[in-house]
Amino acid sequence: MASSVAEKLAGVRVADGDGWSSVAPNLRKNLGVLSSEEIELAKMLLHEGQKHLFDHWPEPGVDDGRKKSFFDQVARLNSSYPGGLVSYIQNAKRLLADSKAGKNPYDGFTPSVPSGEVLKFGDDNFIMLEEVGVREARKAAFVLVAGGLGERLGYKGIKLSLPVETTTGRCFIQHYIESILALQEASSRQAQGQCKAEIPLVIMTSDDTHSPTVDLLESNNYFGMKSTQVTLLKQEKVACLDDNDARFAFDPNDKYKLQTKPHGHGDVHALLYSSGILEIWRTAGIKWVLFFQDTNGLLFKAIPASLGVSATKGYHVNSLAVLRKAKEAIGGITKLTHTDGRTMVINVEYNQLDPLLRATGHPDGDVNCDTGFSPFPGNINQLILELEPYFEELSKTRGAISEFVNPKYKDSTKTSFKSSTRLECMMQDYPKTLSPSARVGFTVMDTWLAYSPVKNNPEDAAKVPKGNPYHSATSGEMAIYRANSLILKKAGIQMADPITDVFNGQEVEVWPRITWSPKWALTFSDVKRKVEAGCSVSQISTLVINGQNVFLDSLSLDGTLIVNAIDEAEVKVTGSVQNKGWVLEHIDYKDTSIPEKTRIRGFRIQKIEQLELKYTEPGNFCFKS
Ligand SMILES: O=c1ccn([C@@H]2O[C@H](COP(=O)(O)OP(=O)(O)O[C@H]3O[C@H](CO)[C@H](O)[C@H](O)[C@H]3O)[C@@H](O)[C@H]2O)c(=O)[nH]1
Repeated sequence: MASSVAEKLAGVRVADGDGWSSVAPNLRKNLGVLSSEEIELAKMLLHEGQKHLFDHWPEPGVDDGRKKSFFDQVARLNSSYPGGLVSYIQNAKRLLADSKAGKNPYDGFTPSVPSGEVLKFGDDNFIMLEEVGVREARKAAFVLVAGGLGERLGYKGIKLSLPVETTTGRCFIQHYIESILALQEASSRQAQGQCKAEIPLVIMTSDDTHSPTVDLLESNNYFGMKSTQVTLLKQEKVACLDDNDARFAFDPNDKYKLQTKPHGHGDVHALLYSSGILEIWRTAGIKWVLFFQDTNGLLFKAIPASLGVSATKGYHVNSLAVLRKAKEAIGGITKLTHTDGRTMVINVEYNQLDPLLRATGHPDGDVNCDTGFSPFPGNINQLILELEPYFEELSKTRGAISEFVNPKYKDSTKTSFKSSTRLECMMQDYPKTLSPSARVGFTVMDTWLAYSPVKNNPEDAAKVPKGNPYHSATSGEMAIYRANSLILKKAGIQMADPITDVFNGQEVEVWPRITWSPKWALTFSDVKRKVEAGCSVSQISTLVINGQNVFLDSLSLDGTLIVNAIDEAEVKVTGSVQNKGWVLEHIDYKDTSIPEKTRIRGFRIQKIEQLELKYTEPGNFCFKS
């Protein structure tokens, strides 16, 4: 029931005992309709210079519901930021002032190339590290950051739903979950006698990705993972800022709503901390937390060895890196030495590396050295943190990560912005607050083995300078075939050389289309155990292995072979398989009669002829053609 004017005025008198609201007369008139919590928030906003938010407020009785929902949003923004909106506004004022003054965040620091662990796929050290990594995996938890819209790719759905490759059509989240389950199995096998591990998976979503992520998981039965193993944490956006005084911007369509934008993947630390999940993991004996991104289909080929590095080196922080091409859109891992003697090894983001180098005596900036690569290893944002020191650090910082602001100014006076801005943060900046005694390292892997993301739309990918990676759906898929072919080649299979072809304006190497489910082989030792001497695969071939105990022995493949076997079926495949196989048909990304998931690759697979083997009963089998 609406309260009377007299009651409202009485409310104002009670709520404004010390006259704090006199600077915002329209808010003052409305105090009677606000709850005590809303009044506290209003006080905080005025104190932090946000009185303009109430200038347009009408008399009590008009839009009261919308006024309340304004405070609902303010309360949400306040609780989701470490230290609340007061901290957000104060941080924003400081960073905006620094930006206006042209202050370089790396002032006083000199960059140099750090040294880290450089691994060579398949050598004895690599094999040993993979073994250690698999053993450690039962004490690991995985955290997938998947709140990004993927604006550069421009794909309409969520990136996790895109196929890693179109031979099997397995999507990214399916591949990730199957890889984690395979690690869980393999690690538990190694630790016989101890109870079976369940490796937890956290997925960070945002308003942009949350519901489609839930739908994808639920409609596919969590791709075989227990639903209780998966936790979704949704990141909130942050308030946009209209000017150098950090005054909040209104949503262009609603004067009772603040405009908000994503705060970046750095939110993952605060969310893990505030959700209490780190505490649960500690109690459960988890030792490692592995962070990864939405579209790197190669990543799990690098996980066992890099986890092995963390365990053997005792790294608190281990960042996975690859050789970086100058100007490639991945940050450079850099040693920064301050004039006061402080040093840190940290990611310098791709847009900051060039200016930092130029400002510190490298007039050519971000360029390749004699090797044809940037001397700075490229950060692929796969971080492995040791849980205990991570938890201790977050207990101090509550997961707050060093932030930055990137306003687009109207002119050189830097007094107004072309459009509103906001603070942002990146998950790889976590080590910035660590003490010098923290054990921070990195591991460099072969790019073909570890990194091939899907980030760029076909048009932009085709414009990438020659020799630099495309990071497109085309290159992402081709990288899977190349890696699998190279691994089998190294294991002794006689593998045909690739041909080059052009899809959607991108020249790529086309290797035989080889894929296997993660449970077939997680490590190079697994592959070597399952591949006997005398096998060969021709260039036009496709090979799909779905099954844990499938062995290739003197197999000669020239066409398409698919092997499906339950875990309890041990299958040896031998002899000569020849058929017309599956071929790649060129298509154009502009052809909207073809589904977007397919046309962004520039090819589709024509399934002409194949041999498909199915083993659904336990036992030992030998197929010889
Ligand atoms: O608010 C956000 C923004 C992004 N993401 C997620 O964070 C990941 C990375 O996002 P982008 O792919 O947009 O990241 P960038 O390409 O800009 O760069 C990041 O990934 C690169 C490697 O792929 C380099 O490591 C680089 O240094 C690092 O900042 C994705 O899984 C994305 O879904 C979120 O969860 N929330």
